[in-house]
Amino acid sequence: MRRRIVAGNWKMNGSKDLVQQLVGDIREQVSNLDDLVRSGLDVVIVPPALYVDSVVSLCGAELAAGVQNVSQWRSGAYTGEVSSDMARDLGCQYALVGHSERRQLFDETDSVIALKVARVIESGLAAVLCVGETLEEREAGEAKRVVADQVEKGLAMVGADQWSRVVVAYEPVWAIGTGKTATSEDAQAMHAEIRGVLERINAPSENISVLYGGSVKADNAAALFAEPDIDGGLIGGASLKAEEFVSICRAFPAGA
Ligand SMILES: O=C[C@H](O)COP(=O)(O)O
Repeated sequence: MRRRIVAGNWKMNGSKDLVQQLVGDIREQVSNLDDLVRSGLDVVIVPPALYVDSVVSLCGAELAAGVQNVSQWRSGAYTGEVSSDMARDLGCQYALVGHSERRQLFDETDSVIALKVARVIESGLAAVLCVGETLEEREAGEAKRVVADQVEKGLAMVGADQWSRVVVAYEPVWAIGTGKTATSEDAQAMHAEIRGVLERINAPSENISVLYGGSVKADNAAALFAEPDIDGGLIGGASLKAEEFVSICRAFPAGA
């Protein structure tokens, strides 16, 4: 059975005070979701790298932590970079790779992203490969091709025995931080497509969690999570409010 995952990507937001307050509140509220967590829900906090250590120390057994980005190199003279081994050393279990903000603002290419996925897996973390089309690509009827290409190229270096450390997050770029969410039907169609690509590249597609991201909120999460191929969410803005974030965690269909 696939794991369900709700990950809160704080992006470049936060402070020491916010870490204490927000992680404390989320942890307290998530401890009431015992049944969900026991049935295979990972609630993941993904703060800026400077706060990972403090976040991990506050996570307890209820929460996991991740990093927003790692270097494609193992170690060495790469000023300003953070390695996947360091993330692992601090207690992270997840690393985002290829978020659209990294692709667009920091020129990350599919080949760099593939190297990062390989590094993350090698360090023993789960790589959350982020993929998604821009509005222009969607309007040009290119969405499926673009996303399939990103999935295939981003996962090109994953070994046959490493698929348990792969998660894919579909985040249409036009839905990120805009308040526009893909309809649950459109998101489901793309997730099914992604599962098809995973099959084509000989990945155990039925075991790989595929998350949706892009303006997920407490009031639209239930419709998204009710779809058969949507295994959870990568949450941006709404992950900075404990109550809203935990409501999203609660939005899986009962008994699923
Ligand atoms: O990583 C999270 C996504 O970029 C979604 O962000 P958002 O929920 O603020 O739209």
